[in-house]
Amino acid sequence: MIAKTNPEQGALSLETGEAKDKTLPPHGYRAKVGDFIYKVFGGSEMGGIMRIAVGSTNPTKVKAVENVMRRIYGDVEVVGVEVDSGVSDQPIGIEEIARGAINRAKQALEKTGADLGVGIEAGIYPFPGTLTGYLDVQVCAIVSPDGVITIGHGPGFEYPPVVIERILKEGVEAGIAMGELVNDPELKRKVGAIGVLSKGLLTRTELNEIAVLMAMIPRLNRELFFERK
Ligand SMILES: O=P(O)(O)OP(=O)(O)OP(=O)(O)OC[C@H]1O[C@@H](n2cnc3c(O)ncnc32)[C@H](O)[C@@H]1O
Ligand SMILES: [Mg+2]
Repeated sequence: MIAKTNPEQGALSLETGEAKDKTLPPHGYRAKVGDFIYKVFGGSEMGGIMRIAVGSTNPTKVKAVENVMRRIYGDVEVVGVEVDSGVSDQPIGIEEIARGAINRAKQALEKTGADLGVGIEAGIYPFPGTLTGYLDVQVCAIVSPDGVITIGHGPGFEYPPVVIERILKEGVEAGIAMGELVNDPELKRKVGAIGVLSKGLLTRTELNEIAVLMAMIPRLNRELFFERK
């Protein structure tokens, strides 16, 4: 789970919430990390705050992007835009999920001319040894105007067998099937299926936050990924 930080305290924190490094001057550190990324991935060339577009209006995705990006870049402007994922409502298989995430990220960027486009797509994919044969995963793709795409995904978890059966036999979306199970059609836009299944220990926003942070890894380590000699 991504530790929550006070945005005022800034940015890319190496803290876990428990082991908070109080020796770092928060603002100085944010400035340092922020400047570094700013130069590399360019917030706005003109100065200004980083503008980030998310290819979804699902609040669990938009909020997750905002929470992570604020910790990395400081002030950010995050907007959710409706896009066509180009994949089915219930993606099955890692390839389809990844395609959806990339499509969403590219369209979000194209539609808005933002500094970064972010796509999050979730779905199930076959996983050996599981009770149902599948894990659910949130995949995040981030695209910058230079065309670079970075990808990461969140933790995997199992849906109850009845949900997997409905997906496979009836083509029902997992989020919808879970919503029906607990009588909340809006479930997937709130704590989500994972909120229910984890007994409130993890929300879908937090799940998405992890995926977003993982997709930022190459961008946080430019010298290791993009400047190899
Ligand atoms: O409006 P969009 O952006 O489409 O949001 P969505 O909730 O429909 O989300 P996706 O299309 O990315 O993915 C749908 C799949 O997400 C998975 N999913 C739904 N609710 C979830 C939850 O609470 N936690 C994790 N995964 C979930 C499940 O596999 C769904 O079929
Ligand atoms: Mg969807």
